[in-house]
Amino acid sequence: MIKQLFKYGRAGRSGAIQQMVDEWLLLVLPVAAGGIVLSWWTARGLNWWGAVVLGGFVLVYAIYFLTPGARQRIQQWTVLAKREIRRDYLRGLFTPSLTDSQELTSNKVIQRDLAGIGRLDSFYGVFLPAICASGFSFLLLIGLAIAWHSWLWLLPILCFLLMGVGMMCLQKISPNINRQYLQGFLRLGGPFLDDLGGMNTLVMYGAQKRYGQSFAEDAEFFRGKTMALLKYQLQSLFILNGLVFATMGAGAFVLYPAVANGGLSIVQAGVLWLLLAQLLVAERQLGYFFHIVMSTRPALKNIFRVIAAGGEVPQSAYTAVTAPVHTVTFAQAGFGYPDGQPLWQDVSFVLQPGQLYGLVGENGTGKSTLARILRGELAPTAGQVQFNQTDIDQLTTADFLQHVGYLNDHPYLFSGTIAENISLGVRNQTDWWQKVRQLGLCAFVETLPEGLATPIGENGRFLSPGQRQQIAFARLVLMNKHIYIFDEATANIDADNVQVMMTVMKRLSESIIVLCITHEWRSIEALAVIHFLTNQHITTGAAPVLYQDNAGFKRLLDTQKEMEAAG
Ligand SMILES: Nc1ncnc2c1ncn2[C@@H]1O[C@H](COP(=O)(O)OP(=O)(O)OP(=O)(O)O)[C@@H](O)[C@H]1O
Repeated sequence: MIKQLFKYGRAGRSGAIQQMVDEWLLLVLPVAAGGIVLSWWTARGLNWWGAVVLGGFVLVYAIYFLTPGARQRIQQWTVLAKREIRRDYLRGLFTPSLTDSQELTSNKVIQRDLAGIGRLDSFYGVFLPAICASGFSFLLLIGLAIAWHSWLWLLPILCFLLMGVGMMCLQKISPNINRQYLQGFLRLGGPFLDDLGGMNTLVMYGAQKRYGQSFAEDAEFFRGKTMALLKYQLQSLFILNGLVFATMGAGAFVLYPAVANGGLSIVQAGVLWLLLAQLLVAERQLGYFFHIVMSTRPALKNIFRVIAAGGEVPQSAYTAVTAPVHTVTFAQAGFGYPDGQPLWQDVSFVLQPGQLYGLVGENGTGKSTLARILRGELAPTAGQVQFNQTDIDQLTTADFLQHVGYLNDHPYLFSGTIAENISLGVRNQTDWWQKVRQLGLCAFVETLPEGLATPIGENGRFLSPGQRQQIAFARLVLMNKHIYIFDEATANIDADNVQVMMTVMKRLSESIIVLCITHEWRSIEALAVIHFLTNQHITTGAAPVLYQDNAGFKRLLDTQKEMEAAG
């Protein structure tokens, strides 16, 4: 997993590694260079080698502090890597082989995974630099120990092991304390939220006192467990610091005889001891952040499974219709849910590029059900439905995903920026934003101070419903499907946004199949051909003709007009 994380953000990686090395050098150089020079001078007097070492030391400091952006290079790598992981992950979610896997792609899992990507800062920003620092310090210590005194190389190994064992013992205790804390939280939080809605009922039956009592017991349990967790966290810090000091004491204890019997000078012992302190501090930092990295492990495991699936699967291996879909045919098709009346029957029509089609009908007449058939979620119970000349029962989930784009009135947006959300399904395309703008979508983005880089919050909560809808709309259009179904996609948004979206639908319908499901007057106006679903059957015509000839259509439209006029 570390290897996979390391692969990301290649453009910023070498700079970040450079910064890690620089930071380590900044820590050890004063000690190592000072020590080497001092011991040299005490042994052989002032010479130019010492001056070279000191000069090098000054040079590293100068390079580090004078190079512009040198101190942000790890941060830049983190940002790049997180962005790429997120992009590959979200693309992987649209992979045909994953679409049947509820376990990998449910909303909850996606949320956890995205939060996991968000927490990768500690991996790139703290964990890797700490690994780097402790690794280099370890090697330097061993090298100096071997050079100065034969058996002293054992010192860093022993100290490192001592610290490691101590931290492992602490790690062993923590899952139990965390579990108890979570238990307390669930015991209190879940029922509290459930009961809050039913508080009136509780009061009505006089049960609030009993409820209050059990609530107080659960609250006390939770308080106890929270305090135990806090105590543990404070104690672990204390114990970790104690371990560092104790191990340094043990180090001094080992170094003393070497100095006493003349095998090591005081300066050399001092250098070894200070370097040992730096090694232990880096190791302590590793231990402290280890649990954060471990807590993102389940999310990372899922993220890389999704990414791997996204990269490997050739689309053609899963699809029965490889050519673009240019005709959708309903031939005497019918559908009824099990144990129910047929919703509609003997439905025949053809959808082709060139016209903006509408599917209009009263609530509950079965419009969304028809869309579910076109998305492969349901099969017709009578007659035939075909994509080109292929019956849809021959098609696979991958076919439907590849050919059909669907948008309803509650699309899901991910926390992140507008750009990340819109470009979700874009592959190898750099001009996606121009395409969106050419269609006349998302003009509002250009009025935002941060533009495409504006964060939108979970499910786009920082945006208006119309803006959310335009982003979801643009995201779908960029996926280049052959059939688009907009199912009440313009419901609940203001008139300006409706107009923008209807204009785009019209433009799209010139070259691909577009079906707009609606019962709103403001959308119906823009439709060229309407399939009106009423009394289990379809009547087809242009809006003015249907309005004149079909009493049901006239009634529906008049009611809608009145409602829309009343706001
Ligand atoms: N899974 C299901 N099992 C049984 N009946 C269902 C199921 N899903 C929907 N229905 C019923 O089928 C009928 C048609 O539902 P559908 O959602 O297709 O209608 P609609 O025309 O899209 O309605 P609306 O305009 O309100 O969205 C409704 O009476 C609905 O209750």
